[in-house]
Amino acid sequence: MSCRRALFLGRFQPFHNGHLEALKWILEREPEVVLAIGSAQYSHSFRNPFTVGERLEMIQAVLRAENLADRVMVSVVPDTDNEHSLWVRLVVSWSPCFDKVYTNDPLSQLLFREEGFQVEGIPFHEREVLEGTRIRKLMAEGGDWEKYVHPRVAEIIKRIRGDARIAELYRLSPA
Ligand SMILES: Nc1ncnc2c1ncn2[C@@H]1O[C@H](COP(=O)(O)OP(=O)(O)OP(=O)(O)O)[C@@H](O)[C@H]1O
Ligand SMILES: NC(=O)c1ccc[n+]([C@@H]2O[C@H](COP(=O)(O)O)[C@@H](O)[C@H]2O)c1
Repeated sequence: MSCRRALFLGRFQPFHNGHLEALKWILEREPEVVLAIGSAQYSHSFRNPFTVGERLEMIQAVLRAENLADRVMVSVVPDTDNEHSLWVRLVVSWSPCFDKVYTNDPLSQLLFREEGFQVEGIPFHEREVLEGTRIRKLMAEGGDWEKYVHPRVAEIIKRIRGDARIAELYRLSPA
């Protein structure tokens, strides 16, 4: 039976304006969305600087500010690394019911299709600037990153000194 809900998957390190545009685009097509925060167990690296709790806080703040909270549920899913056959089952059991998946990650697309899910890509919005890696680099270098995230996200990052954390992590290991 269909639950008429779509999964939007990502690491959201941090949740930026490209993710918000993607979410709004999906909500034009689907009645409800499960936003799944992946790689939940990772933090404090340049690629994954924020904890899952910090990412959850950023996303909830944006959902409330944009009046999207009544149509979006958030779930949290750890990576199983190379145990790919377990991962889709983990996403399913740790998330509210969904029957369609939106992601541009080719491996996630493959894994969900193999399990029988309908999978769709998401059109990129201003990808030349709205890319997590680029925004984290701007933070590491003291550049102007704030305009690429929602004001509520910027507030949280500044409160937790996330930009200073990323600068330090980049200095330790820029990969
Ligand atoms: N500017 C954007 N417009 C539309 N979709 C986007 C944009 N940026 C990311 N996405 C999509 O959102 C999902 C989650 O992305 P993810 O958390 O990996 O962010 P990212 O910007 O690609 O970050 P990173 O550079 O850290 O990998 C992916 O399917 C990704 O393709
Ligand atoms: N076996 C696994 O752990 C596995 C496989 C494919 C994707 N994933 C996760 O799915 C998410 C995909 O989101 P991104 O678009 O941010 O890459 C990431 O968190 C990625 O680690 C995990």
